[in-house]
Amino acid sequence: SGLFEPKSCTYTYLLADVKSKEAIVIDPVLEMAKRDAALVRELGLSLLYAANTHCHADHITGTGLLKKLLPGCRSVISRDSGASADVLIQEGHSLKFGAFALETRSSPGHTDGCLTYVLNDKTMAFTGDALLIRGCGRTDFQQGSPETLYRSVHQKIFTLPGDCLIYPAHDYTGQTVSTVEEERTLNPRLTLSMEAFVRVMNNLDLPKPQQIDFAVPANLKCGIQDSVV
Ligand SMILES: N[C@@H](CCC(=O)N[C@@H](CCS)C(=O)NCC(=O)O)C(=O)O
Ligand SMILES: [Fe+2]
Repeated sequence: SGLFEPKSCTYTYLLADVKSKEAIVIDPVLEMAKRDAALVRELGLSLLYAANTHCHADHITGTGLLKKLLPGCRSVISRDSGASADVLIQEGHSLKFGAFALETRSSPGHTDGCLTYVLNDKTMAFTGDALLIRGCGRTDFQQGSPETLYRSVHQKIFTLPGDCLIYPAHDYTGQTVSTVEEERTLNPRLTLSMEAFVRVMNNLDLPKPQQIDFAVPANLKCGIQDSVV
């Protein structure tokens, strides 16, 4: 299922193995955790993991609340994020659910701890804010680095099969899904040379996310809901 949170324009994804009923949610949002838990229950699923692609700056993660709502669910984030969670993962680790698994690729540059989760058959990639549809995550806060992001996208995402579907953590224009081939050929930022990309990223001049000052400290404790409400 593709799920949406309108304030931060965040996409949350629920993946399940219909046979075993084991499921994973990617990038849940605190305000929508009750909706997500209700969907999991309605579908008769057992939610094994609530996984973050990175320590978000623009909303509070729903992973802590989902743990409370769905006992047995474990929160996940990368070790490199510096955040706490039940499961700290890094490149090469995989999260199994039924006959499927999400494989972890490290894709830093928007933040140090950004991960891209790739379905084991390489038909889908959940890119967080590393690669957005016709865009990419900004590099002007947290541990942002345009050079690092450029390398991550080219080495870790554009090397996937061309027909691999790209599911980002956000979209601000209403687009929901892309492919590796589309972004490799049409992304206005990532088709530039590294030098031109760095220039563009250093001159975006975006206002900072409205929730950044309380979202980042809360997300550093993404498995511990008690400390953020
Ligand atoms: N207006 C939004 C924040 C928008 C924003 O900064 N988005 C980030 C991703 C979330 S950390 C981003 O990287 N955007 C890239 C871009 O090119 O827009 C809010 O106040 O929450
Ligand atoms: Fe982000």
